[in-house]
Amino acid sequence: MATRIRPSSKRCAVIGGSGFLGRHLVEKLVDRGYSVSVFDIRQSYELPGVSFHQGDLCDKQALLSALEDVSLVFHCASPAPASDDRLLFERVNIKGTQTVIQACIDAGVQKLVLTSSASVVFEGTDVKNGKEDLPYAKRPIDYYTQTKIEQEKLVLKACDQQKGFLTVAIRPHGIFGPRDPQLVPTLVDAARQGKMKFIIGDGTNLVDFTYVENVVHGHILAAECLRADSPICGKPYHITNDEPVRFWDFMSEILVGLGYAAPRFHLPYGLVYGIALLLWLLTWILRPFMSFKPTFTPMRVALAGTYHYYSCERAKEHLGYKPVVSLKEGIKRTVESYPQLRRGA
Ligand SMILES: NC(=O)C1=CN([C@@H]2O[C@H](COP(=O)(O)OP(=O)(O)OC[C@H]3O[C@@H](n4cnc5c(N)ncnc54)[C@H](OP(=O)(O)O)[C@@H]3O)[C@@H](O)[C@H]2O)C=CC1
Ligand SMILES: CC(C)=CCC[C@@H](C)[C@H]1CC[C@H]2C3=C(CC[C@]12C)[C@@]1(C)CCC(=O)C[C@@H]1CC3
Repeated sequence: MATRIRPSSKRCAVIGGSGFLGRHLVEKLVDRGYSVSVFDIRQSYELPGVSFHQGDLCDKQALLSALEDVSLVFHCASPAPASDDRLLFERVNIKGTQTVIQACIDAGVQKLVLTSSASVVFEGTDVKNGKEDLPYAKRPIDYYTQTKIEQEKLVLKACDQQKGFLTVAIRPHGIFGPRDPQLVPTLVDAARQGKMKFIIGDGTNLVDFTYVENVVHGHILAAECLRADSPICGKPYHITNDEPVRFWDFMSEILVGLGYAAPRFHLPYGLVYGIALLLWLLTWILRPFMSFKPTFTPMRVALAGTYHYYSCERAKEHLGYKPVVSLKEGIKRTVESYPQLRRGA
């Protein structure tokens, strides 16, 4: 009888490996001696030791060719959170994740690490030092979060120690760093349009912003700790910088670092949220006639005006996690990485 060759434990696949987090993860894995298959809908770079497989994760056959001889899979693909395409989120984050799980099982993959989000427990009201045992949001702030909840449930439920298919979910929050297409570019765009003069609320709300290398570190620790007898099987883990910061201080540091003025004038949270909601409704109604994307969506206003920071004690205890880059250093590296976004550039 032919014996099945056990895939090398240093051979892994990163689904979503062309994206912001995915690429940082791939680079670190290569540094650590892994050989990596990237599966993504697009290819954005080339790297020695990395093979690229272009395809849609909803296509199981396409996935299977990228998972050949792979024992460990990271799933960090998702449509951009700023999209309001509900069907796309459902197709990729829910149905696509079911396909990923099935493809992993069919390919004999032993470990699946999902990039979830700490926002799966966030309903637009304060979360202070939230732990992993908080219930999933009953009223998630948007379709993105709604489908991240379903996605996380699917992956954690699929964990089967008897069958040797092990899963874990990492819940990062507010990832930032070089090449991030979202946070800094949106902020600078708003500043260039003169929209960053105001602080929403009293400006004291603490939130987590997590430097991308810390998020990568949490993923790799989780993968390396994931064994049939480990307590981490089928569990979610918050990964943060462990340095909650005032939302508006963080934004101001990035803005000032890039040569823009920090926001100064306060506006009441309820008023801004109400206006954002009205604008959102209006753009929704007028969608067939015009396309207009407001900067201050209700979701962004909720994130800008409430507390949302999370405890990473469980990751420290079970994974031996500790942030490797401080917030101050992360901000410095991020600001330096965007010369093209500096004021006047
Ligand atoms: N950024 C953040 O602050 C946070 C992110 N997360 C999670 O982290 C993960 C990575 O996020 P981030 O790196 O910021 O996102 P990116 O958009 O930069 O990366 C996601 C990648 O997945 C690709 N992708 C999208 N749909 C498919 C598909 N159907 N098949 C294959 N590939 C696909 C994207 O391609 P394309 O760009 O062409 O769509 C992109 O290359 C996501 O799961 C996100 O939910 C969690 C918490 C916070
Ligand atoms: C008020 C304003 C215009 C701020 C600009 C920055 C925002 C674009 C970011 C501030 C908090 C960020 C955030 C996310 C995306 C970018 C921000 C809204 C996520 C929604 C990304 C995906 C997640 O899983 C949760 C994140 C929470 C924080």
